[in-house]
Amino acid sequence: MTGSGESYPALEASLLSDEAAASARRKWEKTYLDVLGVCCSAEVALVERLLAPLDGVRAVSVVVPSRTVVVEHDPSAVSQSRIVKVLNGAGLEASVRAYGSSGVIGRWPSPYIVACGALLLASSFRWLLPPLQWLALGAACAGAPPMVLRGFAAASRLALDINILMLIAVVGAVALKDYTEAGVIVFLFTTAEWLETLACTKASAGMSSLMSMIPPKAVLAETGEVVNVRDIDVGAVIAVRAGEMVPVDGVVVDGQSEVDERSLTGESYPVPKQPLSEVWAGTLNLDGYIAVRTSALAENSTVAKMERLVEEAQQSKSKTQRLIDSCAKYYTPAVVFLGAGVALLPPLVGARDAERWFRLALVLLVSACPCALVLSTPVATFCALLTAARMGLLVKGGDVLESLGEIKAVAFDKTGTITRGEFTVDIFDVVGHKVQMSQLLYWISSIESKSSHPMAAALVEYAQSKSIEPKPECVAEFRILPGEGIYGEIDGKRIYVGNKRVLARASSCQTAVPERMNGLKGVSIGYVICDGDLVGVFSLSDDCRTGAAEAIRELASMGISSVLLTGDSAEAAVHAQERLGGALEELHSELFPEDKVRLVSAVKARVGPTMMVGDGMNDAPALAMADVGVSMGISGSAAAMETSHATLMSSDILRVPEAVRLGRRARRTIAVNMVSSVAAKVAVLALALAWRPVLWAAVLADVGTCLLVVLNSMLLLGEGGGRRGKEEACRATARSLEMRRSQLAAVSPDAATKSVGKTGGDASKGCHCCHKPIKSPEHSVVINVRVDEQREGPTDATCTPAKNVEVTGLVDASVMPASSSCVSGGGCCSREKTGRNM
Ligand SMILES: Nc1ncnc2c1ncn2[C@@H]1O[C@H](COP(=O)(O)OP(=O)(O)OP(=O)(O)O)[C@@H](O)[C@H]1O
Ligand SMILES: [Mg+2]
Ligand SMILES: [Zn+2]
Repeated sequence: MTGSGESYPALEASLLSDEAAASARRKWEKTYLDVLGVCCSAEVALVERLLAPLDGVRAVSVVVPSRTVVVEHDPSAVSQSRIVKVLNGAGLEASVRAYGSSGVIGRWPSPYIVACGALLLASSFRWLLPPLQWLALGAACAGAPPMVLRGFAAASRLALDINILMLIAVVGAVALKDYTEAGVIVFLFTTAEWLETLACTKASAGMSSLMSMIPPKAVLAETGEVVNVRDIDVGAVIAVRAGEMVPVDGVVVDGQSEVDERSLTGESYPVPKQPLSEVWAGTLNLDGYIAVRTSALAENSTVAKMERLVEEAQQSKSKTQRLIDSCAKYYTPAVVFLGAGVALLPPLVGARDAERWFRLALVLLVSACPCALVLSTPVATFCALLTAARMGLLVKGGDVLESLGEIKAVAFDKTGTITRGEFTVDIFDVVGHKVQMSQLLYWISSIESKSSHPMAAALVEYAQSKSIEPKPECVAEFRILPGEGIYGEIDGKRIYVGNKRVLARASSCQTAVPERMNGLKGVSIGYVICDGDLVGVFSLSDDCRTGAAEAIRELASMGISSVLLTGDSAEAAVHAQERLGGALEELHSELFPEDKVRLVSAVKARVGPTMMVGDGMNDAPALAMADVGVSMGISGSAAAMETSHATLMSSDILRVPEAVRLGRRARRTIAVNMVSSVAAKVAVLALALAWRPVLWAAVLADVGTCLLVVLNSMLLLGEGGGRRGKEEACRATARSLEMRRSQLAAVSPDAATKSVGKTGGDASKGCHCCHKPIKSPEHSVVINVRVDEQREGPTDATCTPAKNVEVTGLVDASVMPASSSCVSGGGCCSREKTGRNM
């Protein structure tokens, strides 16, 4: 603006900059309103049209199923009460939701409904006193005002909504002098709306429990000053006492505690935290004081992103919903014309029973209301999304949810997904006499501390355990070689760390790999090359996650096949398969990121809709390729989280089959909703044609199916965590105990048994709820792997053809990536096959 200032008259320029400054000065706040008058998607546009033009309103979003309107506004320009007033002016029954309250709990019927019901009841005594029949007309009038208000608001923007259709029916009934029917229609309609609102309470409660997790205030550790969380900068240190929620994402800098991360991961067990541990906003600090250095602004915290996703997911319409919407657009006007035709044409051509035709037209009009059909998808989707969020699965939209239910195959990444991604260094050897151990460890740990690969953490830790501190600032150049390893320059040396591909690429002369590195089972072997010479080798091992075998078996029982895609060696893949008891159907190893993409699309073509579960940077393209890409863990790679369609906040892999089951349930619920809402209309029309048109039955069918659709969708809220049987709960306990022990063991080995004993009973004595011994299935495995021996080549380090490992059947040759199947006749060298130029 400053550059073009001269071309504007001075006054205008200053006005403009004032305006810009004003908008920058504005403090945006979000207000959540319960708006009971939002019943169909039809009202969404109305709400937006009412609020958007107000000065100081930045964004409006409407969440139909929970009847929530979220307004982002500047309270100094437009107050909450002003917004409420505007909405109520259109009869939308809005009120501000108090912070942390759960919405519309325990709401009584409105005075309109009560008056309507009482008058209708009194009018039923007209057989005693005939003038009482006029009370039915009074009942219709008493109950109608909210309908009239909303009907007018809709009509003024030329929309035909349910309120208008119902009013036509009421007026029609009055015209036929059938006052009781008019009263009954109003009473049924308003009561059903009220019941629907009550039913939605649970959904709103779930939604606000998701949104009110972050405390509004935080305490600065240094000064003890209480500040608004919105005003906390990145890098500030805040104090979180026992029993308090963590207000912002960050890293612990002082103190020790246990934190319940249930709100994010869906799993309720204490996670130990000490300096350098990450903590997340919305999690509960159970017992101890911690000081946290914030790593994000409050609005960018993980839980805030989660909240935004659920809100957005509501607005991004799913496939089925779009179909319904586009139909409804033609369907409603078509039926209005049809209704007019039915009412007018027969009398015109001389049919005798004009009143019957008029009634039939009214029945047709009322039945034309597609509101149950329109509600069938969004309410079910919303409930399923909420359930998913509560179990720690963040689904980015209704589309994804529907695809989840269609999954036929799941591709798992190995490191960090099937396995824990917590490597331990088993062997670390210096090769040759060029460098000393301490020198080598210093180089490697410095370079690796720039990498986020799970192996890097293990190597850095190993160096630290030998009292060597990494100095990442001394690394001059750093590069990640996807699927191979890393490259870095330190002290003027050019150093490669990685698998045998790196060895093939970087070493100039063939140095013999130490004897003891050959024939190691189930480990990943790494090489260190300094200026073309092999100077170090190491081996790393990683354990399978608890529940991995169970999850894969559960998927199999649902008719879903699982395959493994890994960038790691074939030996490591086979080892994982052994640990899983041969549960995987196919193994593919030594893959580059692009190979994973190709394999996912091949599985898609061969088996059907495919899910990819992964955590690493090398998984991101494959996650995007899959029908549903699921990234694992809050601490997984950011790239994976970005490109995935869903994120599993916890590391509990058993949530994968649970998610598929939820997707299937959601699909079934939507189908039932749609069929029943159409069937009800068909039944009423058939009744009208075959017997006689009963107006109140048509209204009952309409509002009744609306209510039914809502209630049926609500059943999805009970899915997931809540419906676990005792055995399942037991397994979950065992699982969390074991997870906890491994976390503790990482901190201090003897703390592990002590602390687990404190909260859950000693693991060695068995699960505290059923006293059965705890065992993880992976540790008692049946080995059932067929390795294609003929394809195995010679195994010296510089020429190591990959074994083509097949577990069930052979994969189509076109599917196998060239780099991973090195069919050896003996003269094959991995260098020829994989030595790519960067
Ligand atoms: N930072 C690193 N340090 C040492 N070796 C590495 C590093 N990054 C990658 N590698 C080597 O490259 C191989 C392939 O890495 P990549 O990230 O593609 O797969 P991965 O994460 O190990 O396995 P998965 O695909 O199952 O997650 C690893 O198995 C490892 O041998
Ligand atoms: Mg990985
Ligand atoms: Zn309806």
